[in-house]
Amino acid sequence: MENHTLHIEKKSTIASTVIELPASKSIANRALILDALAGGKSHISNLSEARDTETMKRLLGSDIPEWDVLDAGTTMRFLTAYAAVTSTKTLTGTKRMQERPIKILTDSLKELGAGIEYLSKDGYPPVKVTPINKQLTDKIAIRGDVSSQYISAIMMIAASLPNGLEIELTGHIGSKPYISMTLAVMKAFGIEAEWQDHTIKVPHQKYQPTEYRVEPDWSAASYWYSFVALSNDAQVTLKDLKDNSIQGDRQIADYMAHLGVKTLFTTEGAHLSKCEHQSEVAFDFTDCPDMAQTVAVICAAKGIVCEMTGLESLRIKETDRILALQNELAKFGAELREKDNTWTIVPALHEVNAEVLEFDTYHDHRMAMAFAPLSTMVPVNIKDPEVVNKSYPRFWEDMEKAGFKISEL
Ligand SMILES: O=C(O)C1=C[C@@H](OP(=O)(O)O)[C@@H](O)[C@H](O)C1
Ligand SMILES: C=C(OP(=O)(O)O)C(=O)O
Repeated sequence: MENHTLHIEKKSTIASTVIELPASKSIANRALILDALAGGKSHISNLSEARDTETMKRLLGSDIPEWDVLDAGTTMRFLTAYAAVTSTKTLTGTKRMQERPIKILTDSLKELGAGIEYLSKDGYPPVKVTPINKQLTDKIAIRGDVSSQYISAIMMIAASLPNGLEIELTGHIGSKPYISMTLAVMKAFGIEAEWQDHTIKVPHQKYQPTEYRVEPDWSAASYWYSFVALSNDAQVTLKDLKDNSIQGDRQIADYMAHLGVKTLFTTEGAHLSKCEHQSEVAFDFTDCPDMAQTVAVICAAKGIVCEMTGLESLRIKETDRILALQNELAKFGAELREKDNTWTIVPALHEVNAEVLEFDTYHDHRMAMAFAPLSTMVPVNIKDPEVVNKSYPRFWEDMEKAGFKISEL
């Protein structure tokens, strides 16, 4: 449903709250693909309730000729590769998904012997994939600087190719921890692969069904770091969230130590509380691009000058996240200035203060969740709040659990 708006009343303190985070959609979507390649007999527990994961599960379980992934990037990229080793499918998605490039992946699949036919615009979904009949090469080169999802997608199907595959990553490699995550989940499904420098080697192997438990989502955790950072006082426990994680977004805990949030890992999970913050920071988001919006809003609102690098991939995500941030930060006088691949958050000269601030969300769950924590400082309206369903459907309920008063406008 579009054209909804939620109103969140201002609430500056959060009394002791325990939050059960959604499971990681990134891990869940890998586990689902690998389970399908292993014959569908695994037991995956704590499967994410994220729409991206529900979509993956539903499509893998259906034999319809057209798979509509909606707005799920991983689902699009992973299923495109999966179709190349299983059966002919047309992959499509939302209007925005049809603007998110896929050529780097589909070119590699074509090199391997798959049939690729673009049904609208060259290099973009919708795309029809016909399976590899005969493997044409056992070595490919793929660019690492656009999206790691292309690489993860190829890695997961590589063990099912008769000759296995050697993948050479060219150029600068972004989102590296997601590639390591793919290796870790593949290992759980019995696949041994090796990654050294720019080369990933995946020998031909048999996928093994397994018992697999999906970790809570560190990307979702980041919004609770925002609530704590922007509040006057807060005690938040993120249940079962572990220090030792296969998710690169675990990095947020270290960044937040500079932005005013202390993390204590206990047997219950991660306990967040307030601490001192710095007035100027410089962070690289190459390894954790999904954390950029969270950090940008925190710095803009807390008066912290933040130099951000590694944001290049933000332009091809759910929306152009650079532009979306620039538009929305301006609503409280802050700026995201760009110069030579470095972006600087220039906070407003005055404290965040208004009768109400209304934020657009650009079909992007992370815009809604990154800006909602400003309700610790001012009343906030969030347009199209259902965007959160992509990764964190219970986000608004969890805010209510933390004591926020939310109503429909
Ligand atoms: O592999 C994954 O699960 C993901 C990889 C990242 O994308 P890019 O590799 O395109 O940066 C990330 O932004 C996305 O949310 C999830
Ligand atoms: C970029 C994201 O997802 P995807 O690329 O899988 O749509 C995200 O969740 O922030």
